[in-house]
Amino acid sequence: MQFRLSLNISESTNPCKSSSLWAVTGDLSSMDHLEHFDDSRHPPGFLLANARADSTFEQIPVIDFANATHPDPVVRRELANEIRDASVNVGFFYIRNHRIPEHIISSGLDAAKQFFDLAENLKQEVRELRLDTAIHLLNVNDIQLDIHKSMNFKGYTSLLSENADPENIGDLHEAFDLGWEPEEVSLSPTPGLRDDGVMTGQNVWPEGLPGFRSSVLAYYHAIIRLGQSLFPLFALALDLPENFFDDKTTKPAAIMRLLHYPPQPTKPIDRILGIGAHTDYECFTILWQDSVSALQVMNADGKWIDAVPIEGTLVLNLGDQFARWTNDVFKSTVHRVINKSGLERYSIPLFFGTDYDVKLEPLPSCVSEDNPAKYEVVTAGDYVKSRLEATYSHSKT
Ligand SMILES: O=C(O)CCC(=O)C(=O)O
Ligand SMILES: [Fe+2]
Repeated sequence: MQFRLSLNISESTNPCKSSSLWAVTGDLSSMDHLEHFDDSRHPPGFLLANARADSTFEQIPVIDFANATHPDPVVRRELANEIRDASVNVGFFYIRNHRIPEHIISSGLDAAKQFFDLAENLKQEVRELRLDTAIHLLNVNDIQLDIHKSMNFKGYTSLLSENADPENIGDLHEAFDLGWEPEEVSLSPTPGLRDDGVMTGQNVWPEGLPGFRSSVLAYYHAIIRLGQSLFPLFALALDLPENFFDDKTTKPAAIMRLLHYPPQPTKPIDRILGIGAHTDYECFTILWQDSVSALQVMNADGKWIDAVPIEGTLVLNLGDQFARWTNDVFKSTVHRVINKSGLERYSIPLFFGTDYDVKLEPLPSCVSEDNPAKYEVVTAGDYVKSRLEATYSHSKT
């Protein structure tokens, strides 16, 4: 559908400050054709004034994204306001009407289940060990896909070989991690590896699983497209021009994980959870979770709030890159997984950051004399790499 829509600039409420809105031309399915107009809604310091001090949320909001690419900028801004509220107060929200086709999700999930069945021999070895001592015996991990053998954290992580919370012993999940590569399997591996600085490296793929790579990449790219469409909304939510992140997200710096959580043993073992309490490292995470409720989010009172699965939704949470951009105005909320259901649980998070060479610098609207910059400036790549190294260091042989 072709259209052109212009915005009446006189709706600006603050002539002193130049922020931006956009007029849209072209195809509704894409945000590529946004044109720049001047507009401003909020006075300087607005974001700081709204910084979360003590967020004791009891529920995670559900936000409807049906209007995510609506031609009317006022409608997009309304959605951005909801995103701002959730980002400042909770750090988590559900995405309704995400438009990822069901068959892409289900074939991605089927591929994950097939893969984790393949790794059954390895898991058996880990399971036969006492879980609390298994951590010392992780050299059973001797397979080509082992994430520890990858230069850049791609491949398989067995039970207990990751440890998100340094206070814990290891995490009771297994995972398969991949990063960006073209969706067309015929174009992969890329002719000449994409330069991702310290994070440069190739995916590793299991053999003997026909269709695995294409199903996983189809889901990966569907979520990448969704993630790219969210950056303009986050920019609006931050009172920035809608295209603020465009030149910072030119080559999706996005790691995706297929995750499998076996049930927590009936006799709980101290310091072994599905995934220990942690924050994510990138700008935001888009998570698909199955119907097994196990994800919990911590509010400011230290109370764990269940992120119960809601059919047809994805969960989005902010990560530490956004916390750094916003000097903690958008907080990256602590979360964990405990699978007490007695059932197997599967989930697929995709961690979406800026390009790895982009510096994580606090936005001027989030820094003041009373609220100076809290974090040293680092590039996204150095930051993500150092966090991943810490996560896997305890099981490196
Ligand atoms: O599996 C989940 O629900 C959450 C996973 C998670 O928090 C992570 O991988 O960072
Ligand atoms: Fe997480």
